Amino acid sequence: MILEEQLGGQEILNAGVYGENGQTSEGATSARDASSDSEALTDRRHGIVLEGIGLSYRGGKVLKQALDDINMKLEPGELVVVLGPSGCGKTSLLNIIAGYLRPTRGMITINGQRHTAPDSDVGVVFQQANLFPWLSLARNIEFGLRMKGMPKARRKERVAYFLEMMGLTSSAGMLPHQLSGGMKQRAAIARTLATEPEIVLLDEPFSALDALTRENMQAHLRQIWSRTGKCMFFITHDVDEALLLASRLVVMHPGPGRIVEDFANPLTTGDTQRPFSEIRASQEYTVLRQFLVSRIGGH
Ligand SMILES: Nc1ncnc2c1ncn2[C@@H]1O[C@H](COP(=O)(O)OP(=O)(O)OP(=O)(O)O)[C@@H](O)[C@H]1O
Repeated sequence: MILEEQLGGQEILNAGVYGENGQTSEGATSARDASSDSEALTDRRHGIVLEGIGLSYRGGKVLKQALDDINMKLEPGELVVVLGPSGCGKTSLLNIIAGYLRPTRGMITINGQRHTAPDSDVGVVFQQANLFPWLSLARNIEFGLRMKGMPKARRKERVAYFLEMMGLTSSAGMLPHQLSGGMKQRAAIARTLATEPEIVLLDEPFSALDALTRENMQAHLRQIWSRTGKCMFFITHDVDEALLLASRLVVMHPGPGRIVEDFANPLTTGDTQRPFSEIRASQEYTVLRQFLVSRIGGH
């Protein structure tokens, strides 16, 4: 039975599917037809467009193909969650979007400009917060703004704004070692958002946190996302985290890394602030969870 039927005919998969061999995969029904998908994808004027991205790593004389023909468009206001088994190329793809790695094939554009190296259009949040240990929390958030040459008064204003957004105002003067894991990660997200990137890449940002802090951080991230309207590209191994947060779900398979599912998350469509408890209690959650688990495992 295809996923659409499992969910009672609801129109669920409408973000455009760029699956294996360009086909929609079993269970994926795109609301757009193939031609409008490809037109949207080749409109490079807005958003982040990845076209034909391939990557091979060289190990001595051997080339290992890590990514093959990745095509996707990332738009403002999307929270794209990428799932897939270990080694399917999630981090490689993130590193390419960050500009840390040059793809072997294909290209990325951001609002029509070729993107080939790290720049302020792209912010990255890692698993570990990597704050400067000698700087206070506020100074850590301010750091990137100083580097950009922003005048002091504006820096102060912006830091205060993001401290408030993250619920960190009362901890502004503390050093990283005085903060909990969740506070450090909130500071890292604030530091990234403060520089106003077009896209924020998050590589398993909550995987080092305990379960309760992790759930708090998920709720926090969702609020920040809807408040800032940023495009976020979020990697996780956690299917539940993906289902609660994503506006769009992407599944990758290895050998070589490629996208096999790419669809709007029906659990959050129309209500991005739907309570987690309500999402978890819905029948669609169970069905979609099973579907994702089978798609991640079935390669
Ligand atoms: N620097 C490198 N040199 C050679 N091969 C690499 C390198 N980095 C990654 N690879 C290979 O590329 C493939 C994709 O790796 P990548 O880390 O992007 O996958 P991933 O999906 O992020 O994995 P995980 O979920 O375990 O973090 C893997 O087969 C990996 O072994």
